[in-house]
Amino acid sequence: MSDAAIATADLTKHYGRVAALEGLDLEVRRGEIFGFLGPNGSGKTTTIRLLLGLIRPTRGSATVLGVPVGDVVRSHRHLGYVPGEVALWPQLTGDEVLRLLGNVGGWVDPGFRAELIDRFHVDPSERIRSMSKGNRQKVALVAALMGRPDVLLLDEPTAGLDPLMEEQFQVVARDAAARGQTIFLSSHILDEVQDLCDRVGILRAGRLVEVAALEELRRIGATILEVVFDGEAPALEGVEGVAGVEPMAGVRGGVRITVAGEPDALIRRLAGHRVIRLHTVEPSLEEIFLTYY
Ligand SMILES: Nc1ncnc2c1ncn2[C@@H]1O[C@H](COP(=O)(O)OP(=O)(O)OP(=O)(O)O)[C@@H](O)[C@H]1O
Repeated sequence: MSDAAIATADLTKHYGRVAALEGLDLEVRRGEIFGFLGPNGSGKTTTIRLLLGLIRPTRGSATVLGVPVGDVVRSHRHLGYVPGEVALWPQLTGDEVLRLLGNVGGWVDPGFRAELIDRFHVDPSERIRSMSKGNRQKVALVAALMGRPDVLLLDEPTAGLDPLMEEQFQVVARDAAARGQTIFLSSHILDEVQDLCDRVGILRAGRLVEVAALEELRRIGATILEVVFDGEAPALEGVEGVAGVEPMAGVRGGVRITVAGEPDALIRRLAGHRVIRLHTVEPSLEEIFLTYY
């Protein structure tokens, strides 16, 4: 029996010829916030559905706090879940949904539920049917969090949230982890998880290609800088951390610089020139893969 919050061994799911997930070996520690990153279709949702026991693996196994995920009656005593596509009863109000799910899920701390409703600005009297996508997602988040489950499986939990609510989510997630709860959250946006997660796993076409701690992630995390100089752009190739330089089309003195790791040496070099515009662009996951591999 594993002491990990989540442990998978050779976990694999094939749909016909499509390998949605291939040979996943992963251990998530108790109290950890683990980010599960990958582009669309890389197998994040498949992994979460396997952990929930909603689908059966083609091969391999997984446990939640030592309980095999196929034993759903026992495993779900420890689990909270927010799906990527929230489906709730449209005719019920937020409050009715939370009461119903509270009864199904077991123990709920009413004071904590009220705090969550407040934090996420949920209007409990509104019917689900008339709520926006983001507001429905917030109800699902409150429902998953209110019973303080040992392990939370969150599929792109902040996808529909505005920045303020995303911040609230981060506060609540950190509190939960500090209490010893484990959070497994999927995302296709590096930026969204890098401030929150202790470690991230990077999934590509069904395979885990990297598990990295935050410091390593900074090394992986490429930054793209668009700089416009007053006059000709200086030569920047060879400056420490600079992975690529290309001219910006149609902008005199403009270059697009890809920096892998710390931008310190580049900034020192830039300081010797007159810079009239500077803009940072967050790279996509694909761009990070390209820089890193
Ligand atoms: N029920 C299914 N039948 C057939 N193929 C499926 C099924 N579910 C998922 N797949 C395929 O498995 C692969 C992984 O899908 P999955 O939904 O796990 O990706 P994802 O990383 O969650 O993507 P997204 O970010 O778009 O939600 C995709 O190629 C998808 O088309």
